[in-house]
Amino acid sequence: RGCNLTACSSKYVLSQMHPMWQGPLVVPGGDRQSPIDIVVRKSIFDSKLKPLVTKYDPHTCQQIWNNGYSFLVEYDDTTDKSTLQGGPMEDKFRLCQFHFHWGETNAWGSEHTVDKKLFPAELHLVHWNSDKYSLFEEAVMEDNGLAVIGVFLKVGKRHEGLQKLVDALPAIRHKDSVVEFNRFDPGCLLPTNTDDYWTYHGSLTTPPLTESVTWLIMKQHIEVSHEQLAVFRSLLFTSAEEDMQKSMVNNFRVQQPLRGRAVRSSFS
Ligand SMILES: CCCCCCc1ccc(S(N)(=O)=O)cc1
Ligand SMILES: [Zn+2]
Repeated sequence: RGCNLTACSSKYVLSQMHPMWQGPLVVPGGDRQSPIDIVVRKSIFDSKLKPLVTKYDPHTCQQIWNNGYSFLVEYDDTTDKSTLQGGPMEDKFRLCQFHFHWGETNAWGSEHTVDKKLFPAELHLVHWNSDKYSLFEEAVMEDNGLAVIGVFLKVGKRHEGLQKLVDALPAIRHKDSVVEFNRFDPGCLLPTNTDDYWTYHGSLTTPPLTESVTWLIMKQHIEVSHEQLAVFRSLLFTSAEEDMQKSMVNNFRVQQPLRGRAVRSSFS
């Protein structure tokens, strides 16, 4: 159980950054698509934005698997054991999974950008509104259904907490491979400062691209080593049966129009 990152296969279109998600450039009626560029000087400080409160129970960690688009760590979301509240949200949200997006080089890979600055990778911690809905699959269709924390990764010192994850990746090299994974605290992947963030109303960045996400983009990044990122790139988009092995890189979507949306900041 737990939710997963599914998506219809989309043509792999080469472009200057080979982003994975060409997909429909504009979703019919889509005026709150993600990701976006965060223009810092246009973001609006909102003093009513509260600090984020995350309570993650490492024992609710279930499995890590390669779904052919990213690798994701899934959590048991049948109870309110690992939750997110505070921030702009009125309700309590349950963690169901986290995953990453990254590039083939350290020059790009993130989905969101800050004043057009690209990061080599971006972590997404996916939560759904358990006060209002009873299943992730239900919440994913509602405009206040999901809350995703985005954390930028920069290349620098090795991230000790991430290493347990990195060590499990060779076992899930191919699409649809799964390995049991327990006792992982996703809190160790958050930056030390989670009080400073930008927030806006957006969408999933992979199909079904539903406009159900309150995005919470951390201002502070985390550091991982070049070697740790290289292991991400050793994953494959393809399953063991396929003869053409394609390395899992550039699994990010192109940036989407802001369409007049406000991006608020919790800090001035
Ligand atoms: C009913 C099945 C829907 C599965 C959609 C799973 C999904 C979760 C998070 C993200 S992301 N990259 O916006 O965090 C994309 C897709
Ligand atoms: Zn994502």
